[in-house]
Amino acid sequence: MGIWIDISQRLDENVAVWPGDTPFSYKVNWSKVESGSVNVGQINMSLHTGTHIDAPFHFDNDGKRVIDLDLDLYIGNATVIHLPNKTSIGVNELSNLDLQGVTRLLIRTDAWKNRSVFPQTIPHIQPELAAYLSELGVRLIGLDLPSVDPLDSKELSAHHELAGHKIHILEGLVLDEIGPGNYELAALPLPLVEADGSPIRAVLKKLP
Ligand SMILES: N[C@@H](CC(=O)c1ccccc1NC=O)C(=O)O
Ligand SMILES: [Zn+2]
Ligand SMILES: [Zn+2]
Repeated sequence: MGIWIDISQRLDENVAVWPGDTPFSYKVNWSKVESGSVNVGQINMSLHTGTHIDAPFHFDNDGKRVIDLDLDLYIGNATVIHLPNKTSIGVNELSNLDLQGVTRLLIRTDAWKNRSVFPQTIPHIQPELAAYLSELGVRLIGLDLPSVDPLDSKELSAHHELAGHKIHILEGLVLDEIGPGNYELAALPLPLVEADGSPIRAVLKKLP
């Protein structure tokens, strides 16, 4: 029997945030002394911090919110592939891999080395990859990066093309120790009704 491997970033004040975005904070807002019985904490964070999902509303005002997302996307078999040293990821980079029937595809790029600092540049997903992945049956793509688009992109072409092909997005995974292969994935968003994204606790278990 396999064990669950945590592929989530830890959430504390060292977690990197998008430049200019809300820093992560946790505090005991009502202490045991004050309340007489319990510590009651409070967190303040951007929903695009650490390991998280994007809801389509993040980049489309008419897009689905977190509560509308199908939970099936985030639990089930996933395939991990390793694509280090790429400037971008497109059909060419995947053409020698057999991905037929893969529903959830996790890409380990190793490009975000120091996770307490936001990266300067990242390999991005070429928008054309969306159509190719959807033909294969992919419904969820996950990366060890803070975005699927170039960090300075305002158009967010990869986000839009993926959404247009019904492929959902998981960002900020920690795949440093994960070899290529087939796994069971659980990475559920919180039941945030209006939100554009959600932190997740993502875990993998190797399939035999
Ligand atoms: N699209 C990014 C997030 C993003 O663009 C962003 C996140 C927080 C604060 C500002 C952002 N973009 C600003 O141009 C993502 O994929 O999560
Ligand atoms: Zn995001
Ligand atoms: Zn995103």
